[in-house]
Amino acid sequence: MENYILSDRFEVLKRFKPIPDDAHKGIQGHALIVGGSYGKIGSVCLSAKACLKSGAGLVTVYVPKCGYEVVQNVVPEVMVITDDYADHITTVNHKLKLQAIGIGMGIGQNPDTHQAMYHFFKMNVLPMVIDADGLNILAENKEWLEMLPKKAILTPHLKELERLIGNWHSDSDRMEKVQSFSKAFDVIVVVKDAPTFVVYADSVFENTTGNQALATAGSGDVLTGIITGLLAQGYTPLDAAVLGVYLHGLTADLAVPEMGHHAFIASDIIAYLGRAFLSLEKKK
Ligand SMILES: NC(=O)C1=CN([C@@H]2O[C@H](COP(=O)(O)OP(=O)(O)OC[C@H]3O[C@@H](n4cnc5c(N)ncnc54)[C@H](O)[C@@H]3O)[C@@H](O)[C@H]2O)[C@@H](O)CC1
Ligand SMILES: Nc1ncnc2c1ncn2[C@@H]1O[C@H](COP(=O)(O)OP(=O)(O)O)[C@@H](O)[C@H]1O
Ligand SMILES: [Mg+2]
Repeated sequence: MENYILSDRFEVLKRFKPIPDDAHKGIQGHALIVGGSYGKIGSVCLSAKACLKSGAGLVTVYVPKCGYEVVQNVVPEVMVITDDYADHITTVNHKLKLQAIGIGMGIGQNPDTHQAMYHFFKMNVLPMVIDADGLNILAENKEWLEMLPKKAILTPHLKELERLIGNWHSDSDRMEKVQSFSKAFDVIVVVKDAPTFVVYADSVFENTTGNQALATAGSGDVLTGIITGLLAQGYTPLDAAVLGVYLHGLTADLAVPEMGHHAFIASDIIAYLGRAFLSLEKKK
């Protein structure tokens, strides 16, 4: 492999930036989290909270109307914009000045949502993370991949990856296919597995944190929020992906000695984010 890098503490510290003393929310970046549909508003709450807890200054959430009160109640720190429709997203309409967007978790597969995603991909040049049903919609409409901004970050689990690139017959075949896909569309692919790989063209970063406690609903939604929060703060897409994946896994490594594998849930990833960031700031 041309450029294989192990994402360990040393590698991640080269990319990590502490928040400066004179920071204010206006320079910590404004992120938009777009997703949710009836019954899956929780995915957006998890992403939005993780985005804030990763240091973003402002977070706005775009959800169908049914999500309004849920999000306001669960995450009072975020602002909420709603679609005209009650149970799914039909347009992504806003006038915000943003630094990053995370899109797709819980968004569903309604044909109206497909159209909303088409227009979104056509118009947007901001740094973005695309996850879950956002990826499934792209997989159903592969010609839309051409419209993605350079270095958009795609975060598929293995099933979503298969929908995007087809199946593979070995790990090395999978990696070759992911690298070709990354080069063809100039995107960063976070292959979510155990371990997770961040792939950009010839560069492959193998993550060194995380464990089976992360095998729990919403774990990926939280990762999307973390990476979006880092993007909003001005990290390059590749640094945001590498650092985000490392911190996400680190939360589980820090939590397991205290709570074991079974009881750890996606909200605990968010709860342990502070300790994960702190451990990077400590001199070792
Ligand atoms: N609280 C919520 O609102 C939640 C909403 N979610 C949303 O629900 C929607 C459906 O997502 P799902 O991921 O469940 O559905 P998918 O159909 O994309 O994935 C589920 C399938 O993929 C397989 N799979 C997952 N990870 C795999 C891996 N590493 N290796 C091999 N196979 C793997 C599973 O076994 C299962 O068959 C998404 O929009 C997602 O964001 C989920 O994130 C769960 C929590
Ligand atoms: N056994 C495991 N070891 C390490 N990481 C894991 C393990 N199982 C799951 N994960 C991580 O948890 C996350 C699951 O993401 P995803 O399947 O999208 O969850 P969801 O859609 O429910 O939010 C990924 O980051 C994946 O790498
Ligand atoms: Mg997911």
